[in-house]
Amino acid sequence: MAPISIRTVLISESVDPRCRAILEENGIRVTEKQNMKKDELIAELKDYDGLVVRSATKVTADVINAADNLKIIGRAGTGVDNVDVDAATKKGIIVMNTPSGNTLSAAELTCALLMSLSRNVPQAVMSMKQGNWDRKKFMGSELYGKVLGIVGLGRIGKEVASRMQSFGMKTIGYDPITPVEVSASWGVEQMSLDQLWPQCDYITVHTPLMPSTVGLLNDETFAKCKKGVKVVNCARGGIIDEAALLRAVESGQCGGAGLDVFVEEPPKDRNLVDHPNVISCPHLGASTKEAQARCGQDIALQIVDMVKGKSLVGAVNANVLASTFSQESHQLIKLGEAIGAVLQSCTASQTPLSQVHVINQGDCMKSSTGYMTSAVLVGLLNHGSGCSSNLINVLSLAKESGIMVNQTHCASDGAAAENVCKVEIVANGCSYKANGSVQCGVPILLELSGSVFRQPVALTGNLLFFKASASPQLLSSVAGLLATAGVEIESFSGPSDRTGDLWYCVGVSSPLPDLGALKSLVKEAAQLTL
Ligand SMILES: NC(=O)C1=CN([C@@H]2O[C@H](COP(=O)(O)OP(=O)(O)OC[C@H]3O[C@@H](n4cnc5c(N)ncnc54)[C@H](O)[C@@H]3O)[C@@H](O)[C@H]2O)C=CC1
Ligand SMILES: O=C(O)C(=O)COP(=O)(O)O
Repeated sequence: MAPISIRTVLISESVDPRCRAILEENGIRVTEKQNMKKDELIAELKDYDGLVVRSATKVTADVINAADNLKIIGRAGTGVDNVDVDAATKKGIIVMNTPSGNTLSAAELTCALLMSLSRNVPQAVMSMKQGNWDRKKFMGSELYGKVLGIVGLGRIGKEVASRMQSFGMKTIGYDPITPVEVSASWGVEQMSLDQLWPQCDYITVHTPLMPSTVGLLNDETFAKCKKGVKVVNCARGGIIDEAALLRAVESGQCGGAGLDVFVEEPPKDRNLVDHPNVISCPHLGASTKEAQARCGQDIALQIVDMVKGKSLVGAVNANVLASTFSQESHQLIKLGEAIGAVLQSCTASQTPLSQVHVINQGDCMKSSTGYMTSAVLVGLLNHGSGCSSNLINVLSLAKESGIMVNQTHCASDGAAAENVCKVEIVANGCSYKANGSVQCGVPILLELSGSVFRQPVALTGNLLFFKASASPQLLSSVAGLLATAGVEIESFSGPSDRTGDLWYCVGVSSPLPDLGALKSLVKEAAQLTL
């Protein structure tokens, strides 16, 4: 993939100073501006290639759509629910996070809340500060021997499990993705949520916030829990339904809650925060020096590595790009884009484009199948159209335009070129094909809609394609017309077959000023610069 140029970055929250320092050491200009309202952020962001946020900046679709220069949104942390990732993807903007930098801190705060719930530590502290000495009121219970249900057995869930096991807790859990044997290897027995709820003395949630996790704990599931169950949410507000939680603590069905996160932050409705059995923090899970140093440093290094074309780490919406950071993939992407551009030029009058099928042939093309399709689409959609799709958004743009996209991989057929990208498109109901490969680092076209070139076309520079039936005068007539227009011929590729209307390609010193001049000599003509 072409290196992404990031010259300016706006940091809109309190991010560790290492982030700014690393970006600046690598020639990126950085501005830090916090607590901006939405309109201010929109106005400010116009000038930046990159934005670095934590959880407070709401990077909504309006913000993204107004940010015409933005190429990357870096999240110094884990959750990206404050970023409209779909809107960013559609706009071709990479969203990147640093998911492991704050794992330990979030896990430790979770454990602190579990321990505080078991011994009423915060309530006892408050009481002491009010001058009291109440040893009865704050009677607690041991964690030893109790059952902890962990919903979400990812990075943080796992760390919470091992820490709480050291207190003698039995850890059970549920996760739709983490395999049962994996969590068993760190001491968590997995089961369905219906089996889990009634067994737990404590429940802690560690999932992302998404439709399937909104309100995981609600009136119905609280009713399935042991009376007096204590719950912790150090993940995202809303995973435990706040209204249901309030009802459960009021009725005693829930014996206490430890909350670090809220649906609205800071929460305007203070009923939960003010309840005596609820202890809470202002989203402090990642607020440690260590976590902030890691996240600030990681996001800056990830951005710098991407700009330098070294690697793409932490992209949440552009995984296909992670495999595009090698010389070989740069060449294949150029090939895909060039084949797409050739097909677009040679079928420009044929609209609408309704189908694209990319067949990657040969062993070396196996790992490139994902991005080759996007590269071909970029060539097809961008060329001569003013559209500026990229590898990140082109699939969704194609889908929006109603183009059916297919990709397959097949083994080499033993022909001279082992690794071939074959593209078939349907435009205006007619089918067109182009096959290409990379030879000595240069993308080449082997075949165009039935014309197998005797000399492959090097897909670079100014190319003039024309379709005509072979005749002894054809080439001299075309050469004469080009000479009259002051255009020099630099290369020539003709079809190996001689029957019927076939495609020819001439590499020229400059585009022909009037393509119409060829009309009397050929059936179709197209030119492009690659
Ligand atoms: N309070 C804070 O300051 C912090 C909060 N977080 C939040 O903690 C949460 C967990 O973070 P990580 O462990 O790093 O994420 P992770 O991606 O490593 O783990 C999440 C796990 O949830 C599982 N999951 C998805 N849907 C599920 C469902 N319906 N039921 C049960 N499990 C489900 C996934 O399979 C995955 O294993 C995230 O929401 C993150 O934003 C993370 C860091 C700091
Ligand atoms: O990383 C996460 O998911 C967090 O919730 C931490 O948020 P923060 O960076 O402290 O605003």
